[in-house]
Amino acid sequence: MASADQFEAIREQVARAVADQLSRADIDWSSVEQLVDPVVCIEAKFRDRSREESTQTAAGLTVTHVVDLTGVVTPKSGTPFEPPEDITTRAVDDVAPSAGTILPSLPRGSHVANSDALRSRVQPRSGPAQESNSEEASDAEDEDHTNISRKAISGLRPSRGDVPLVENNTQRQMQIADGNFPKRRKAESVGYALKPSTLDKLIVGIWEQIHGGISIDPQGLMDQFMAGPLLQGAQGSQVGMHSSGLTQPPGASLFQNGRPFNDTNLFCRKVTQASRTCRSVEVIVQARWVEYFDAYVEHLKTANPSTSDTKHRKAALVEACSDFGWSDKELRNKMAIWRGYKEIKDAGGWASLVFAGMGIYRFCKYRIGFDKESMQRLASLRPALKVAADTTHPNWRQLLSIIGESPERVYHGHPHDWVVFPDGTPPAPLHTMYLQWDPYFNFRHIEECIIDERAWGGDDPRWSPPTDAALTRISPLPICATCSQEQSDDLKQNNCYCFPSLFGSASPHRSPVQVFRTLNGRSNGLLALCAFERGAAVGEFVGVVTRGLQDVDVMEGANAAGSTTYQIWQGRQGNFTRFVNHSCNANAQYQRFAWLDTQRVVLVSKGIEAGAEITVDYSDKYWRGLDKKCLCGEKRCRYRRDS
Ligand SMILES: C[S@@+](CC[C@H](N)C(=O)[O-])C[C@H]1O[C@@H](n2cnc3c(N)ncnc32)[C@H](O)[C@@H]1O
Repeated sequence: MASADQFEAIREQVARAVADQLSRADIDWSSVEQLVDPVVCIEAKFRDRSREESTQTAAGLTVTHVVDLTGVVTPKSGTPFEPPEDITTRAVDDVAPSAGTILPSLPRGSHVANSDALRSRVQPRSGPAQESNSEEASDAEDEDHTNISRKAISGLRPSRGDVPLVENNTQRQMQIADGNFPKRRKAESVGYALKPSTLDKLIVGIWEQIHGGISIDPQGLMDQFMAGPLLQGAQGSQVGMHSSGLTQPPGASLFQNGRPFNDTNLFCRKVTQASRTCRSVEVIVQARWVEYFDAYVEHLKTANPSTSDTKHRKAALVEACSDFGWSDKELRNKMAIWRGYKEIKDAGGWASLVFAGMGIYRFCKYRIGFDKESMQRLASLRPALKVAADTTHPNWRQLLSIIGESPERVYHGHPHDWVVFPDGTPPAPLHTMYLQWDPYFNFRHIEECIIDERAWGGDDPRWSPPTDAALTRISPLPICATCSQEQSDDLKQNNCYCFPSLFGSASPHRSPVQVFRTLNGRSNGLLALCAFERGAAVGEFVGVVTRGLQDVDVMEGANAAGSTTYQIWQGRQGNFTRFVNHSCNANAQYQRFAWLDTQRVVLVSKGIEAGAEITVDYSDKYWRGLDKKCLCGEKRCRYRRDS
């Protein structure tokens, strides 16, 4: 007769297998579209067929598995369903990249994978609750996480209406189709080839956490508990909060100067951040504990080699149970999950654990997609994760002190000062990759265009004076030419959300992209770490706004009125858009967009999957002026120039 533990293990495994199969199966769920909140409930009973007369199920051996189909049956519109393809890359010699960037002139004038929606539960018919509070909380948070992963990166959304496209009218510029986006095509994964397995969802979650608003800062955690009262009332008295937390909201009159509300926001934010940091500490300690457990078993073996391994493990478990104050079953259950944390750490490094977010508990509980291939993909991302974590969250490694790991940062500077390699080779400093063509090469990362004062004095040539119609309007605010809403840098007044990740809303997060080394001779390129919905901005094309440059790659532009032409040069200063390569089947394009009467150029997604290289079509004119072969690898490549 199997023991209760063995029954438990079987229950878990069957539930995992069901969830795994459902996430992989190609099921047409459209026939259940009429259900408002569709779930599929699968029950497995274990019986003894030799005793058919008995309809009794073996005690405790029932697995109930509830799968939420909401996101599967009613996918978000505009989200691509196609899984990314694998792309085989050709090894050819590296091509020297252009000194700057060749870009167009301005005219003068969801993947929703079925597995996303799986919210599985193993429901034992009896027995105590098994999760600690924090892990139960993780379950709840994980449902949030599951929902979040159905969307693209937060803050990214399709633009409203038809934003005018940058057109081509000079030599060496990109091809931009007239009208709106061309028909959606299957996205390609050239970089890390993330597939829609559940572990890949975890990986995308890690990138989202790194590039999102969280702050993993041990100092902030300490400050939170040492600082004492955080809120002072409008009249200097304490309002809404004791040193130990928030009390009932104060009366409406106390909100008059706005402070209590803002202070409460900050307080709540700090506690949320602190709690998130605690969760990271929890998982890294638990992963490290598993290592200690294994080492202790090894020690017992060495000390007493004649005793069986099973007995050594049992002895270690008994000791641990007594120290934790848990039953053998509780500890085994937790250990199974914590072992998952350790496996993720072994593959993706400590950064992958720290930034995995609350959802990691569920991933490790059901281990969906924990196959060798997925783990290898995570392992190949390890250096890239380190670069992103070190450069975006300089203090994150201090958390590792608690487990005796070095708190020293490995990668300093700007995230795009490093070039990562999809095969896991250690990252290289960006400038070193260009020294062979330019021994003095350096590149400064800037967030906004810089106006070349020698060329323009104090004026911004991208600006157009308001039209007569604008001057007679009641509202003093500029109106967006795309959505006809008022634009303002004052977030309370702004109503234009065409590109909210760039203009008019509070989204200071870095775009989840990384400079990577292409494997087929195009030097460096730009990788999407998360999906970008069709129509979402990846970033603004920024560089030095100048004029009169020749024989270097520039974006030529004109203000909306067409009265002034200028060039944007990214040769020495710019942002990640400088590394966008050409493809004859591009997944992004440049669009003109006027913000506060100033012309901007925005790199806009045509539907980019996580793990795909971001590309634009440089245009016929660009290739006509260039003595190079196109290495985009597309079947219908127009500039392969095989002869
Ligand atoms: C804007 S830069 C792009 C970033 C560049 N790959 C780098 O590493 O700096 C443009 C240059 O990249 C290279 N390039 C971009 N797309 C290419 C393609 N499809 N085939 C061959 N070379 C390409 C060419 O050298 C081109 O002049």
